[in-house]
Amino acid sequence: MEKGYLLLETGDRFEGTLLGHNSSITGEVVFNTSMTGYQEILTDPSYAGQIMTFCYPLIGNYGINAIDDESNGLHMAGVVISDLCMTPSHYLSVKSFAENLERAGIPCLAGVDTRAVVKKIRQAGTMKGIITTTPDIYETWIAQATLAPSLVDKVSTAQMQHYKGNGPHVVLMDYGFKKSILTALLDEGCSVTVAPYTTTYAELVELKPDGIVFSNGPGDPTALKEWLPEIKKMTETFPSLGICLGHQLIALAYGAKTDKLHFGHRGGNHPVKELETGKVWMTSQNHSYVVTDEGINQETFVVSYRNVNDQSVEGLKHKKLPVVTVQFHPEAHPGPTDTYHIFKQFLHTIKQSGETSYATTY
Ligand SMILES: NC(=O)CC[C@H](N)C(=O)O
Repeated sequence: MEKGYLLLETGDRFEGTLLGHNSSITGEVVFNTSMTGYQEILTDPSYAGQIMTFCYPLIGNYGINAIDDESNGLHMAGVVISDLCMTPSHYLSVKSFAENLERAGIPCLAGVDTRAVVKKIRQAGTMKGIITTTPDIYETWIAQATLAPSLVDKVSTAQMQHYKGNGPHVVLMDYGFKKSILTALLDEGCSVTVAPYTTTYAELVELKPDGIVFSNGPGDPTALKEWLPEIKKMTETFPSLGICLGHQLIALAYGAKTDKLHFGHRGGNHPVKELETGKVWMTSQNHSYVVTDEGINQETFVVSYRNVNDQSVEGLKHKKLPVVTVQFHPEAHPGPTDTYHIFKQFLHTIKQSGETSYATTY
């Protein structure tokens, strides 16, 4: 273990102990306020390219288990934490947080005053940062540092994957899906085909889906603009559910705009109001970008959910087609499962749409 530093674009420097990897890495510095669920956060592909600052001060105390990974790897650029527990205690734990990062070659800066990092990001907004052992590289780093607008290509499946069930056939368009979305669909009895994000409308039709789920994923949704016409045709033909990046892509496909939030929503207790019922749901969130009100075509979509804290758009419902989208994560993991019924409603919509040809091909 050696001394390491988090340097921010603003010139701020935070010192800690570096574990896992000792060459310098650059990423977009974000923070998550969840008190538990660090394993699910580490393995959520939407964090690809980001440096995650955990707000909750004690990380690693219940170890890493064999069931809670949200994907096959760790995709974030680096991790910043306060108090790292090296001696986890839980009957399901198979390795420690530190071992997990070391195996994945992801740097972890521990012993950092994460409250100070979070305050800085809240004031100045999400920004680039570097985890390094040599803080004097700041000037050269800042002159060269760039971030990829999207890493969907790195986290989407290369091949179709098929999962058999007895219910409707749902295609999960994979922009970096969380395993819990797939699990929710399988638990509802669906046959699921996980499809690469490059799947065209024509290829999708060949799969004879009963419905489509557009997944979460990393980066700026506008980086995928070449796929928007395909996405629009898909949603015009099949019942569709968009989750997080999937929500943003569907909105963009219908001419809406996205903007970047000052410091994003990441955590397990984001209140969201369902406008039709007035109910407030507690949601799990992880996003930087947001669909703006101005670009939404009021004749086509209604805003179905709004964030209670900042009033931002949290969901859309097409006025004529069975297309619903949510900015938050109904699959939870980590965070509350309070909005899981969105999957059940989607299945209900599919069944009602009359397009069903269950247990057809897969
Ligand atoms: N979890 C997600 O799908 C994130 C969507 C998008 N990358 C954002 O940051 O807004």
